[in-house]
Parts: sequence; structure tokens; C-alpha cells
Amino acid sequence: MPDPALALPDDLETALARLAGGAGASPEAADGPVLVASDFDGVVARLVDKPDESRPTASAGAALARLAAGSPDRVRLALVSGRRLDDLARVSRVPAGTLLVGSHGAEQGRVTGEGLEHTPVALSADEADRLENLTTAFEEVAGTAEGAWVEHKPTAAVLHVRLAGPEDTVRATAEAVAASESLGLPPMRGKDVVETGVVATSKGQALEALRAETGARAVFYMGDDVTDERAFAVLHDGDVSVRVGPGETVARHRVADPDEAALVLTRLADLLTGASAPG
Ligand SMILES: O=P(O)(O)OC[C@H]1O[C@H](O[C@H]2O[C@H](CO)[C@@H](O)[C@H](O)[C@H]2O)[C@H](O)[C@@H](O)[C@@H]1O
Repeated sequence: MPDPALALPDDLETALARLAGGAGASPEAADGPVLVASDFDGVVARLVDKPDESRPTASAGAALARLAAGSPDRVRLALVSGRRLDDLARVSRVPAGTLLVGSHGAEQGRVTGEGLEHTPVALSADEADRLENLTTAFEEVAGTAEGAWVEHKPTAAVLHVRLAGPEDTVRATAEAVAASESLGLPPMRGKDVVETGVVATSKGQALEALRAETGARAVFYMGDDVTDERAFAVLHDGDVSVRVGPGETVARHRVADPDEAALVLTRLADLLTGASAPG
């Protein structure tokens, strides 16, 4: 159960009710489910030092389970993450029926009763070469900064500096950015990470693909990082976008942290599954 002391801003409550087809919904908004899509780290799960140890907050996990169990005519659930897909399925523990996007859009899959269903990414020979060179460069950088380490993904390498000291962080980050650019690959700056991929993707493209796949009549998206801005940017009137935490955003709404994000998911579960949280 979310903290009963928490409350959502009135304009966000109104937007969620409209999205669900309640007060203020337009008459033509009758067909198709609502796609409820969310980022994972920093939203469904609090940020932690070791990505392997991330888990959904209890309230967010409960709300996701209710949304996944909702009628597919009314709601479809998706997580859209920078994590590799198999890692996202493992740490998020979302139930069958949930659609998953990993590696910022480079990987797509779904959770079924048998586990994760997806087609592994196939890199071209050129992409595989570039990934190997990039990974080698990032490993060299990490080797010079105590606490830094490299996460390996099917289409990207990530330099993590959350556990490095301030000076090492600045230097290693600059070196990883320079190494990426020297290979002709645009680096992404996330929260205590530099992430560089060899396949052009974005969470915005991924969200548009999910909208088409699910035949959604409206889309909800919530995220906390710069990569989520690409997803907010593809939303339009009738959709709902929520930024979690500080930072410039094009999202229409903002909540403070994962506790408030869990409250948003709980409200959506109340509205879209027609049942209140078990008390
Ligand atoms: O798109 P997201 O689901 O938000 O994933 C973005 C990155 O998340 C992970 O890193 C972040 O979370 C870690 C665990 O809390 C934290 O230690 C790290 O500093 C954060 O940047 C993940 O490891 C990355 O691969 C994702 O791209």
C-alpha cells in the first residue's frame, strides 16, 4: 500500500481519470486499451549502487501486478528501460502479459507464463566490431578509476561511476565520452553512467511501436532521466506524461520520487482495473 500521507496534484489526478475514460474523456476515446508504460530505474525501483540489486518498490510492484492482470481490452502494461532485456525481466519480476523494451529500444519482448519471450538482437559484422572496440575503450577507462565498472549489453557498453570518487568521475566520464566520439558513436549521459550504443534507437521510437502494437487509444508514460525525454516527446493530446524527480522536461506532469510514482501506478490500477488495492 502506498504511504497514505502521499497525495497527487489535482491536475495529475484529473489527467489520469480522463485517460482512464472517466470524467472529461472525449466520446471517441472509447476503443482500444490504455497503454501504461514506465521506465524502471529511478521510477519503479529506487536507484541503488548495484544495478543487480534493484527491485520494484513494494507499492509499485503491487500496482504493476494489478495492471498486468487487467483486461487487455482496457489496459496493456509495458516497461521501457535502458537495461538489457533479460536483466529487466529478472529484476522487475513483472507478471505474464507485460511487454518489455530493453536497451533503450534495441530489444523488445514480452513476459509469458513460460518466461521471457524475445528474438535476440543480431548485430552486423561492423556493429559487432564497433561494440568490441567501444567495450575495450570503456574497460581501459574503468581500469583507471577506482569504483568504476563496465556493464555489457547486446548493443551497448555502459561506464558506471556511481561508486567512483568525484575527481575520477569527472575524468573517467570525459574519457568515455571522448572514446565514444572517436569511434563515431554518440554517447548518452544518464545518472552516473555514460552509455554508448552501436545501434540507433530511442525510447520514443519504442513507445510509438508499442502504441501501434497494442492499438492503444491513449498512452501513459513515466520516466526520470534524459533518455525518457524522447518518450515524452512522442506523446500528444489525450496522452499523459509524468517526469519523476528534478530536471528539465517536456512532460506535462511531475512527481517527486519513486514513492509518488508508485502512487500514480496505484491510481491507474484503481481506474483501469475497476478494483481497489487489497487492503
Ligand atoms: O531506463 P532505465 O530503466 O531507467 O535504465 C537506465 C539505466 O539503469 C541502470 O543504471 C541506473 O540504475 C542503477 C541501479 O539503481 C544505478 O546504479 C545507476 O547509477 C543508474 O544509472 C542500468 O544499470 C543501466 O544499464 C540503464 O541504462
